[in-house]
Amino acid sequence: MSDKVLEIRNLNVTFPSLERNVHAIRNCTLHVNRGEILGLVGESGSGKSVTSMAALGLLGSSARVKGNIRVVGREIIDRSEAELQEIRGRKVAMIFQNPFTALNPFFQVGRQVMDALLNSHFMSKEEARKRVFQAFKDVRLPDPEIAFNRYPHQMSGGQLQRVMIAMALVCEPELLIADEPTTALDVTVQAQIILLLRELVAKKNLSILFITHDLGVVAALCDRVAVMYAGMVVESGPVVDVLATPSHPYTSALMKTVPALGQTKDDLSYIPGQVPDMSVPIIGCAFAERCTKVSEVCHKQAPPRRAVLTDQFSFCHNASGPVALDEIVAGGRL
Ligand SMILES: Nc1ncnc2c1ncn2[C@@H]1O[C@H](COP(=O)(O)OP(=O)(O)OP(=O)(O)O)[C@@H](O)[C@H]1O
Repeated sequence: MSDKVLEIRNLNVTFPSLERNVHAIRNCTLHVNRGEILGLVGESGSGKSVTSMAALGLLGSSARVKGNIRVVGREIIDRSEAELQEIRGRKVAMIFQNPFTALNPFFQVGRQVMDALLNSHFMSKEEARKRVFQAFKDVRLPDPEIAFNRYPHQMSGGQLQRVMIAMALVCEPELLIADEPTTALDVTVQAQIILLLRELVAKKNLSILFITHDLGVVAALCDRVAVMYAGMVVESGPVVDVLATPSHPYTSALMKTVPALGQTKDDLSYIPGQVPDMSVPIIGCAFAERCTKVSEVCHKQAPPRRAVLTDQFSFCHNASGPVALDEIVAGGRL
């Protein structure tokens, strides 16, 4: 079996409408290896959430989806809703930014986690209850039996996010998709959740696609990173390599937006300019209008994928390194 739990190749997602078609994802390619955390990072509107919704088969019929998405070896695109539900219940789970809105305020949290388990797995209520207690222990919720009977308003934001992680893990998925799960939490609680996720990956051989706009969180948590801009991954590689030697000017610009110790929000630099209008075809490099290293070719030709280091790739005309082998094959040059 492949050691990739998620493999997205040449994904294109368009939202058609009478006025304008929004081409939100353009030839996006990325993968998550078994047992690793991949950080998917980019500014607002770069396509992180649409990519993750596509990976879960949750975009619905209003989106046109083309390309390949394999989750634990199974193709997602063009599957029936029944098949998608089976994959979602057993292979992949998702946690969202705001645990307050994700849980029903009228039911005890333990019952909500138990219902999620019973919806996708055949077992007695007693067995399900035992598994929920174990999941609450795994996410280090103190007094699992007391926590089970609490209502969401009786718990803190950090505790609720632990409940959401327990709900995701109780079905024993192989892939967890986490969409900004720490953004709504204060810094200390954020750090605790990051430590918990690292511990769970090591203990349960779990893989995580971790969506964030914060490279600081990527540095603290992830093994590899994929940097997304205007619907495509413009640079990817091991976190240590990408952050030490970023080869795409967009990655460098994003790194300058991470606050240093003691820096306030007012001192931060933002990337000048705007993300491109996704309803207009892009000619050349999508980042050219905002790039400090732009040259003539950037406005004319889409940059090829270059292998900067062994596992570090960059779509930039100025990146050093050979054009990646798969690009040459796809272009018919081999
Ligand atoms: N249902 C939709 N119909 C039309 N356009 C959409 C739809 N959903 C997303 N988009 C567009 O797709 C693009 C990517 O959006 P997406 O939400 O994936 O970005 P993001 O990187 O997750 O941003 P954020 O960090 O703000 O969540 C945006 O231009 C957005 O406006």
